[in-house]
Amino acid sequence: MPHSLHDLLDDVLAGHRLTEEEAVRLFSTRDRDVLAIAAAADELREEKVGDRVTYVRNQNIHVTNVCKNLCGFCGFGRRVDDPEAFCDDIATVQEKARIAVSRDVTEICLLSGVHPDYTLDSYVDLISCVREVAPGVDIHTASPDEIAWASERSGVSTVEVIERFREAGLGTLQGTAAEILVDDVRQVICPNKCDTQTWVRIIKEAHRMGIRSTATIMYGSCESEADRARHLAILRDIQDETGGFTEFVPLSFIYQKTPLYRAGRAPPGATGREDILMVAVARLFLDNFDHIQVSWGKVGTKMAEMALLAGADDLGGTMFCDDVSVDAGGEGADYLDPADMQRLAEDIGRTLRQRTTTYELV
Ligand SMILES: C[S@@+](CC[C@H](N)C(=O)[O-])C[C@H]1O[C@@H](n2cnc3c(N)ncnc32)[C@H](O)[C@@H]1O
Ligand SMILES: Nc1c(NC[C@H](O)[C@H](O)[C@H](O)CO)[nH]c(=O)[nH]c1=O
Ligand SMILES: N[C@@H](Cc1ccc(O)cc1)C(=O)O
Ligand code: SF4
Repeated sequence: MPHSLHDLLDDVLAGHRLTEEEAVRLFSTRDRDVLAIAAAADELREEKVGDRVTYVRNQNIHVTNVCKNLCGFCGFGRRVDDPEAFCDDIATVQEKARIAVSRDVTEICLLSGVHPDYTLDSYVDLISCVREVAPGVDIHTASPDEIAWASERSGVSTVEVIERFREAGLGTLQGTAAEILVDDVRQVICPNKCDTQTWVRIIKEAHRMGIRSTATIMYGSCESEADRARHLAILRDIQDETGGFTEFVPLSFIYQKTPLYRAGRAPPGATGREDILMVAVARLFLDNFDHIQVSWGKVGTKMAEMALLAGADDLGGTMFCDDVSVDAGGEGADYLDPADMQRLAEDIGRTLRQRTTTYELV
């Protein structure tokens, strides 16, 4: 190695842009150097965004769990004839949205399976019906994979799909369905989803149209450290070009009730070391992102607090309901009261602030 780890971290703090190879080296750390990486990331976080810990007051609405993709890491998606399958009608979705409004949310996250019967119009109707009862709330929905599906089903371009979604009331796009942006891995964990190139193209189209999105990674299943580094490099390149990502959201694989784990094709999720390194390396590598989120629903609140000391500055949302985590075997993933978030932040000398989806303080 040309550098000691400490020299490398000093270089990053002085503005050196990490290479993919260097990211692999950081992800592979196994001893107390993990803590040095976390400390460097925490320093960078402090320089970049100060001592605020943010969260968004949001609510998930799951419209349907029927899904054509049935990804191996997912415990939520169901076949249409599964006894546990559900598909809400418009009135039910509006009722859920009214409840969200009564909870003073600034964001509604429409988060569902990719129903094989959905067309462009189905998505437009869903977004419009929420818009009707929740004006002023950011409708955060649709991954690039869902845009690709609407486009395929209705024979219009993906740009046109995004435009129709915007007219219907879409605020921001979900940077989900990213999983691991390496096609060999996608072939194993989500073979029915759009490929890497399509995901990248659609995200860039949205950003160029002025629609911002999150950026996610779903890690801890079958990918290698090199795959994680590749994924980060793809996101950093997109951000250089568009500046459209609001934040990076690592999603730690909840494994218990998933087909991949049950078939012995994935380990029981990421370790604590890997959870901390994902946040820390992301903070150090993604020099063009302001915000790194830790998802309390995926890693638990105690681990989330430690991630806030390792480069993260955002706790994600209140959510109120998270069937994706619960159905995969996650515990305590539904709702986190801001008072509990406050306790986490205060415990490490930081200040909790509510934000909107695009990080304006409320
Ligand atoms: C459940 S899907 C819903 C939206 C849409 N169907 C999609 O795939 O983007 C949203 C994201 O949840 C994440 N996810 C699904 N199952 C998970 C699990 N068991 N553990 C962690 N994250 C998971 C994946 O990253 C996925 O892209
Ligand atoms: N909806 C879920 C999220 N969303 C991420 C944040 O809550 C928020 O929507 C985003 O930061 C944009 O403001 N994260 C999860 O881990 N699980 C969800 O179900
Ligand atoms: N859908 C993801 C979480 C998520 C949703 C929207 C986002 O923008 C980012 C992350 C999950 O349940 O695991
Ligand atoms: S992750 Fe999304 S696309 Fe994949 S099975 Fe689950 S709901 Fe469907």
